[in-house]
Amino acid sequence: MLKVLSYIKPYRRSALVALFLMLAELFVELLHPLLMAKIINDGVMNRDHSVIFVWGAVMVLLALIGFASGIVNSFFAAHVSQGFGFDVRQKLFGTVQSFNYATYGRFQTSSLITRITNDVTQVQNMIFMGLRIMMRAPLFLLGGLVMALWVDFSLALILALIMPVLVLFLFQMLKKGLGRFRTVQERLDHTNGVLRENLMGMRLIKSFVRGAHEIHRFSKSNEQLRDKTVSALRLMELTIPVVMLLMNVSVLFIVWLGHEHIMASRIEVGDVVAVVNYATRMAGSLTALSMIFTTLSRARASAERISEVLDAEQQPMPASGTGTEAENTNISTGEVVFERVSFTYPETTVPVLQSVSFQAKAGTMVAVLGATGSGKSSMFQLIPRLYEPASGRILIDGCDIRSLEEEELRRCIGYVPQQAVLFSGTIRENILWGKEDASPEEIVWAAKNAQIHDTIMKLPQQYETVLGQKGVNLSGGQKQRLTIARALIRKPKLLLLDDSTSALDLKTEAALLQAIHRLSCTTMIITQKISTARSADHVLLLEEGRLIAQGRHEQLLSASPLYQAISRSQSGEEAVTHVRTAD
Ligand SMILES: Nc1ncnc2c1ncn2[C@@H]1O[C@H](COP(=O)(O)OP(=O)(O)OP(=O)(O)O)[C@@H](O)[C@H]1O
Repeated sequence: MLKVLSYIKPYRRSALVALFLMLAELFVELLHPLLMAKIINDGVMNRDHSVIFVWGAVMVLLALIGFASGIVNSFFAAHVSQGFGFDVRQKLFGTVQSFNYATYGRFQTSSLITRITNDVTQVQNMIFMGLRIMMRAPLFLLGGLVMALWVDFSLALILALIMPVLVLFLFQMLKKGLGRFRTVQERLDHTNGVLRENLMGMRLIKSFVRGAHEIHRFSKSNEQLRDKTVSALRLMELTIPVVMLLMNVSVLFIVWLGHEHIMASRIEVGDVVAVVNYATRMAGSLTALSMIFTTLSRARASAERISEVLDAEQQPMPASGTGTEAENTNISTGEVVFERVSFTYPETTVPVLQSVSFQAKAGTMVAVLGATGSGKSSMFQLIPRLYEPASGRILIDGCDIRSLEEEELRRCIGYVPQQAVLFSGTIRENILWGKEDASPEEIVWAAKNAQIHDTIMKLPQQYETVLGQKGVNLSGGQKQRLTIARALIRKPKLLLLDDSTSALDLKTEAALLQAIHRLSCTTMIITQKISTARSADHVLLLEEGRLIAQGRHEQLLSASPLYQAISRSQSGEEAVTHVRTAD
């Protein structure tokens, strides 16, 4: 909690002003019963109108000061809490951006969204409340008790006895509430997760007519969220009636004892009224305190979840190069060498790649084939260091990638992931995403090479066409080519295409591969198509994480039974027979 609250530092002046104004309000509140006692004892009982008017005017003036202090306090409290929320959200977002893949995998996406939004709001609310009333309630309890004891010790003793019991009770409730509110936030994560999946898969849900199933799934999660929230709030709400009951019994005792004292002329009426007044105001403060404790419980649970993200330990990355080393390293050809690389995903035990060695020579195209789950995408993810190999080395242009500055390494790579990810905005903006300062000519150049320029020009708004969420208004093949254009505009030395041409027809794919060939960057392409492998300079064949064959298409066709089987399944026996005869 303290760590999260340290983000209040830049606003400490405003926070201090808010606290000072809160103290002014408190001071006015504490004086009121005293003034009332004076008016009753000296004014009402003695029928002295001047006392009533003078002290009545003082009471009104103080009330106005309290009122003004309250309003200005709200302004400052809002400034501090909103500023705090803004900064923490920024910090969390930046931290998530800096996560490596392994750390990112530890948090669910929906949970990260809840933490950055709802959890921050909970702490933000607590800060606002803190500066408005959180301090005032306990301070009034203390101040009110001291003042009541000063007015009449024997009457206020009842309050002094009951107060510690109530405060202890409230602390117990705070402790219990913490666990329950943590569960509420976890249920919120889950509901957000279901919602997110549902909205993202809307087309699939409609085409599979799974709407009813999804509504049921959402309402189950929603019900759990409601039940857990109700259970947490019920616990906290139980506190108010208990507090009020005990306080009202105390007030009755004070009234009864006060009556006895008045009859025995040991006390004046005004003093009894003042102690009763302090008692009822303290009851109000205790009610506020139990509400504060609800906010505090919730905020503490949220602050812990925020800290988990801020403190998330990044998986140790083997030494990255310093800036100077990176400057010395000149990645010019994008040649890739894998030397006995093995890899296992963090928090799993089954190796995904086992002792993979190959060379993707500078300026050549290497096709990677293998059954689904054989480790092709995992292999690609090791190159920009999204994950680290368990053993072995990966070299680019002869340099171990661990000795390169991460950004430097990634800047020379054009990575097109399996799933085309587009952002809301125009086509132009999406291509520019690959290189912010690219000129209009460069945009057209990239689009032409990615074989998407003609398609774009046929659209009414051409490059200014606004894409729907995740590019819904484009076909699968168009999306793929747009993501390729985004990678090409960087003029990468090494282009990694993870099954990014799967939705293209053979003619378009051939034109794309030819264009890429002309760019003379090193290209690695994951593909399921033998036709693509045929046009590559080198083919890698993976099976269950092992590189079982490599060479030119013709070599694999004659030497690898698996490659032959893939080829047969795509083009019939003839191709195999043809090569065997030629051999
Ligand atoms: N983030 C992850 N955490 C743990 N295991 C993973 C993760 N991603 C993939 N795997 C596992 O690693 C193995 C290789 O997956 P990978 O995605 O590299 O295969 P692939 O050959 O690219 O498959 P496809 O052609 O279907 O994309 C699979 O068994 C998969 O279950």
